[in-house]
Formats: sequence, C-alpha cells, structure tokens
Amino acid sequence: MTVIPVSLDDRSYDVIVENGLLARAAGHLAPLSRGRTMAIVTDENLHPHLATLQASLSAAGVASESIVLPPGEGTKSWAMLERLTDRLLDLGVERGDHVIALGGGVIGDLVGFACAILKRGCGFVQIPTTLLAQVDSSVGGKTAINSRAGKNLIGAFHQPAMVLVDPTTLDTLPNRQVRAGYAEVVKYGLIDDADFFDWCEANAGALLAGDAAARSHAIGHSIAAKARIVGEDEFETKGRRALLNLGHTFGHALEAEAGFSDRLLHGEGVAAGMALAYGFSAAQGIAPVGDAARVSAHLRSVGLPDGLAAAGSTDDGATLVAHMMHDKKMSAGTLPFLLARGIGQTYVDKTVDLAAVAAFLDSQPR
Ligand SMILES: NC(=O)c1ccc[n+]([C@@H]2O[C@H](COP(=O)([O-])OP(=O)(O)OC[C@H]3O[C@@H](n4cnc5c(N)ncnc54)[C@H](O)[C@@H]3O)[C@@H](O)[C@H]2O)c1
Ligand SMILES: O=C(O)C(=O)C[C@@H](O)[C@H](O)[C@H](O)COP(=O)(O)O
Ligand SMILES: [Zn+2]
Repeated sequence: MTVIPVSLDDRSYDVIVENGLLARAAGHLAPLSRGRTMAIVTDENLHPHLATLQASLSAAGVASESIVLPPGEGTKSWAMLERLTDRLLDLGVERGDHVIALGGGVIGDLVGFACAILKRGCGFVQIPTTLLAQVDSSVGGKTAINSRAGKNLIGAFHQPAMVLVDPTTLDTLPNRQVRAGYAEVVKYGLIDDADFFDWCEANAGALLAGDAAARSHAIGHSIAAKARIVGEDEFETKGRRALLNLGHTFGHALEAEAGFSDRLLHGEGVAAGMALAYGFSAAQGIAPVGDAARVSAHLRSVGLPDGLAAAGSTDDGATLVAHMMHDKKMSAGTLPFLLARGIGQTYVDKTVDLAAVAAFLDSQPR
C-alpha cells in the first residue's frame, strides 16, 4: 500500500493506492459513515466495480444507495447536476455525510461539485477508476460541470476527504481511455520533470499494455507530483497550479470544437494541446525545435493526437482562439499561456500575443 498525503491545512487528506483496494474499501469508508447509509454515485459502465464496492460495504455492515448516471462528458451538465442533487436530497444526505464518487473524471468532477453546493457543502470521497482520474482528476479538489460557453466554467474548489485508488480497476478500461489518461501522466514530465519524461518514453509501451509495475510507478509518481503542486497553490493564485494546465488552453478549445463529445476525449485534447504548446514555444524561439519534435513523436508513438490534424480540428486559428477567451486563467483581458523552454521546463507566459497564436494555428497541417 502507498499513502500519498495531500497537505492543505485543515483540508488535508490521503491518497491511498493499493491493488485490490476496492474490495477492501469499507475498511476506510466505514469510519466516515457515522452509522448512516452512504450514497455511491457512478456511471452505467461501472457495474462490476460498483458490485465490488457494495459487497465490501455490506460485509462491513454499512448500508449504501447507488445512483447510476449515463457515461460520457455530457454528464458534466446542469441537467445531470440537478438530477444528482435532487436524488442526494431525497436520500437525506447531510453536511456531515460523505458521498462516494466511483468512476472517471466525469463522475468525480460532477459529484465533487454537487457536494460543494449541497446544503452549502457536504463531504465526499473519490474512488477513481480511469487512469486519468487516478493520476489527476481525483486529487486536488477542482470540481466542475461544463456550460454552453465552455469547459469546466461552473465549478468550485472542494477537496475530497480521501482518495482510494485501486489500479486493478483499470483492467476493464478500454484502451482508448487508458491512452487518453496517459496524456496527463506525460504532462507531469513535461511540466518540470525531464527524468520522468525519459521514463515515459522508455516505459509507455509496458504501461499501456497493462504491466502492473509500470502502471504502479506511473500512478504513484503522478499523484505525488500533483499533490506537491496542489499543496503549493491550492486555489491557482500563485502561478504554480497553473502549470497543471499545460496543453489545456489549446485542448479545451479543441474539446469545445468537438462539442464535448467522444469525438475527442479530454486526454486526447490535452495531448494535442501539449504538442501545440511545445510547437508554439519552438516557433517563437523559446524551446529547441528538437524538444518539440520529441514531444510530438512520443505522443504519436502511443497513438495520441500530436496536433490539430490528428485531433480532427477543422476550425481556423481565430475560431479556436475565440474558444480560449473563456479560459479561467484570463486576467484583465490577458490570457496567460503555458509555454516551455524545453522538456520539463514549462512556465506561465503572460505576454503571448493571441494574433500570433491564431497565425501559428493557421500554419499547422490539418
Ligand atoms: N478535476 C480535475 O482536476 C480534472 C483533471 C483532469 C481531467 N478532469 C476531467 O475529467 C474528465 C475526463 O475523465 P475520464 O477521462 O476519466 O473520463 P470519464 O469519466 O468519461 O471515463 C471514461 C469512460 O470510461 C468508463 N469507465 C470508467 N472507469 C472504467 C473502468 N474501470 N472500466 C471500464 N470503463 C470505465 C466511463 O464510463 C467512461 O465511459 C473530463 O471532464 C476532464 O475535464 C478533471
Ligand atoms: O488540477 C488542476 O489544476 C488541473 O489543471 C488539472 C487538469 O488536468 C484538469 O483538466 C483541470 O480540470 C483543468 O482545469 P481548468 O481550471 O482549466 O478547468
Ligand atoms: Zn486535464
């Protein structure tokens, strides 16, 4: 068992990583139940894992009620938020209760936001079941739904009380979803850890094939990186947490263009976005051209999009930049960009000319 602390004053919690943990989850959850029924929120693709969790709780004498939502990015919506909060209120969830989010980043983000606003805030626990959720979304307390204007625009910072990661749940995850989650793993190397990017280049094949040792290393290393950065800047006000947004300004625009559908998964948008961030950095003379080429080559080698063409983008640069204007990093009309001086040398640049970004995008092959 690996325990990774997330240190945030009175909002601190542990991320517990262990193969087979789901079947033993009640050992960690029962103390939070206060002898009351626990609500589990999940999606329709999680039935086997839901059964494992229910069995664990039931064996420990903890009653549970399950709320099963449709899968997919469309579930991060006002309609599903209303449906979920109505159900949680019907179940009589109190502020001192802990709702269990069992699923990927969609379930985690939606449940986290519902719990941030339910009765002005109740507790929740993350049990992430996708690679993306295990290495990124379940940790750090960003919660949100999408709105007509864009990605994650309605949300709150609300930390979970605990994160339980069972890497063996990934055995049932479709390959495309594993690859999409891998984009957020590579991100930690590109942000500030060139050695980890080297490790990714050497071990991506094994990791994506389900090798348990490679998977455990990637998950533990990624969670530790995220916990460190979130611990330095929980509310994204100090310029540190923004680094976790590498590739996301481009990526969210591409996701918006795809209508937040499975035409382009979040991780796929992030992969294309990271390639574009490195490509733009190289085009501006900030990063070596060879580093940008190495990033693109690695993403391509694992079957992730490495730019606009592979992401299926047809919009022109100005249209994509218009999507970016909704980015939450916007400040007094300026959009800070995550650029890089090289692999593992990402930084926040507040001087980027949006016309140059549009021109760069127009110069890219489609
Ligand atoms: N809050 C954050 O810090 C943060 C970080 C990164 C991403 N996100 C958000 O996370 C979302 C993407 O999350 P995701 O990639 O996990 O997608 P997801 O939640 O849609 O899950 C992907 C698919 O896999 C299925 N699935 C989940 N676990 C499974 C399993 N073990 N076996 C079989 N099928 C399974 C789901 O039903 C779904 O169809 C995006 O909305 C993104 O914005 C949030
Ligand atoms: O935790 C963070 O901070 C991140 O930026 C992690 C990202 O992978 C994640 O996709 C996040 O939801 C994007 O943040 P947003 O503020 O741009 O919605
Ligand atoms: Zn992300």
